[in-house]
Amino acid sequence: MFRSVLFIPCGNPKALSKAHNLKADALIFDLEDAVGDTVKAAALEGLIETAGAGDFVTPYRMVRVNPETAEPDLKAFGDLFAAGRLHGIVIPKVASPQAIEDMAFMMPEVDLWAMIETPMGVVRLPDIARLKAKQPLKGFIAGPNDLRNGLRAGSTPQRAELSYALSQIVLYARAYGLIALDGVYNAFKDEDGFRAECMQGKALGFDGKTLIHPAQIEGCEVAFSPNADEIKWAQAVLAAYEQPENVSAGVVSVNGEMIERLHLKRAFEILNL
Ligand SMILES: CC(C)(COP(=O)(O)OP(=O)(O)OC[C@H]1O[C@@H](n2cnc3c(N)ncnc32)[C@H](O)[C@@H]1OP(=O)(O)O)[C@@H](O)C(=O)NCCC(=O)NCCSC(=O)C[C@H](O)C(=O)O
Ligand SMILES: [Mg+2]
Repeated sequence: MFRSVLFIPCGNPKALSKAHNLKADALIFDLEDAVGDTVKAAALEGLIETAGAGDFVTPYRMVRVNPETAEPDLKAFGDLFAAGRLHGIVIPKVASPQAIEDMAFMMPEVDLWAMIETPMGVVRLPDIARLKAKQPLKGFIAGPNDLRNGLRAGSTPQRAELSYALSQIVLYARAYGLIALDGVYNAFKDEDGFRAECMQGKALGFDGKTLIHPAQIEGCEVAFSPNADEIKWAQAVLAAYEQPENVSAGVVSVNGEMIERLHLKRAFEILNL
């Protein structure tokens, strides 16, 4: 389950000190854009110290690397993957399959997550997604800030400027059996705006959302969990097909709506969640 995925800036000791007790579905320790150039070395040390010891409430933990220094950095903390302390590597600004292949060569058998946050990343999605067959590619993460920069786009509440890119990310994730995570919402004090964006992400098909502040975790998990209406719908669909007269029916009517057997799959997914 990847509903709530919180970035923790490794250059911020206070944020790092909270990492063990934060309860999200996943954490991303960030060595990239949240970390200023002058504190990159300290951030690496902070990551090793934090990720290397202590119990975590959050079960799945990744690191977003700097592609330029990934090789020496991974020499310093790569053994934390084999030790089960870390589980995934987030590769920023993926613009070609090569970026994934290079990382898989360096770190075979570690989950890889591709950030799709450049125009070229969106254009190359078909080739990048196809790697799922041969590389440990686990999912895509949208990067709305870099995407807006790259597109020279504005920032609207409904994210019209990103809708093509976001839908492409979900489309290719679904086609190739990958997880799709929506991008961050910067205005971390704007609860209403955040909730609306979570609902939009869910409606687009994302599995969850990346977050920048612990206060966003709870609302995000609520938004990306099935709501009461969805659970009621799923139960009604199951109940309809359990009726003796519907055992071999293709199409049935549930609360005035046409339901086909294909909806059973979605109903099971909702109830599993
Ligand atoms: C956005 C922030 C800079 C806000 O920080 P701050 O003003 O300190 O917030 P608060 O005072 O409300 O914080 C309260 C305490 O909580 C800790 N805190 C805050 N954020 C986090 C966090 N993400 N993880 C853990 N702990 C956190 C603060 O340290 C406070 O502690 P204390 O003082 O002891 O009470 C800040 O939230 C932040 O830096 N967030 C993460 C930013 C980040 O990681 N950015 C990179 C990922 S987003 C991205 O890259 C986008 C993508 O690539 C794209 O292109 O779109
Ligand atoms: Mg980015």
